Amino acid sequence: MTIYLQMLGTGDAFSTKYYNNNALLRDHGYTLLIDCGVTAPQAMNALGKSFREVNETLVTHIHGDHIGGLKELAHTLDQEPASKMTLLLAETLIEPLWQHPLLEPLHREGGPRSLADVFNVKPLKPDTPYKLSPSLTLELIRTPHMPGKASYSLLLNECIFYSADLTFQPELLLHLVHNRGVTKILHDCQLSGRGQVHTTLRELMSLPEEIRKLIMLMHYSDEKPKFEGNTGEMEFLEQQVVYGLPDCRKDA
Ligand SMILES: O=c1ccn([C@@H]2O[C@@H]3COP(=O)(O)O[C@H]3[C@H]2O)c(=O)[nH]1
Ligand SMILES: [Zn+2]
Ligand SMILES: [Zn+2]
Repeated sequence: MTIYLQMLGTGDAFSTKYYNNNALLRDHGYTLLIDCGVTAPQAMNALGKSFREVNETLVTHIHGDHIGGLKELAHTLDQEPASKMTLLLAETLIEPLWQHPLLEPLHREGGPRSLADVFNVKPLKPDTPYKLSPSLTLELIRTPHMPGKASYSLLLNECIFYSADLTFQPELLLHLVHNRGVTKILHDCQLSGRGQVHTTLRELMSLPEEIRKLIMLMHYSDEKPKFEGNTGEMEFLEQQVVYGLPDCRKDA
């Protein structure tokens, strides 16, 4: 069964043209929001959507362009009694998320004392598949981004790799394709400059053709138009466009 991906945004943290790199994944009546950055409320609005349509929200790591919209999301749902959003995230992210300054407005006097008071928190273990809906499974893979900061990329339906922001990991990509059956790679991409915390286009271009042709680029800067046609086999993912993704689970 096909699942559907719609990026709310495909921009990096500093983009003024593209919303934050957050996504909606749909399987029939179920909708997963992958990351909820500062621009997520505005991006949902641009699509004529409401957070009420989202069943669960997953957080890959604690940066403003991935979590900065959670306060507004919680606030939207707060209007309706007994409708806490389910938050899926690695156990290691729970406390850092609650302590993040962007969530501080939720720490009201006499108000919630933990993330679990605001969200229905579901801790996920890395390297463990979870079935989220009839045609959607998800596994967290811890990947390097910034030193000392836990960050988790996603393996969807056993064959789609969705990168959280990560530094260049050629061995991981080869392993995923050769040993885990990955057939599509949605990868963050820093178009120019040195990649200190992200993977650069130059690095992705150095991968073998068999890997490059599986890659679609996301989390890019406003310079993107200049790079169109100069990314080899790798296409840019476009925000707001709906993409059908394969379901290659063995039991699908
Ligand atoms: O000059 C700089 C470089 C980076 N940063 C932060 O580092 C983060 C790296 O991951 P990200 O792309 O999700 O978001 C970025 C920003 O939050 C910054 O604030 N100023
Ligand atoms: Zn980011
Ligand atoms: Zn980041």
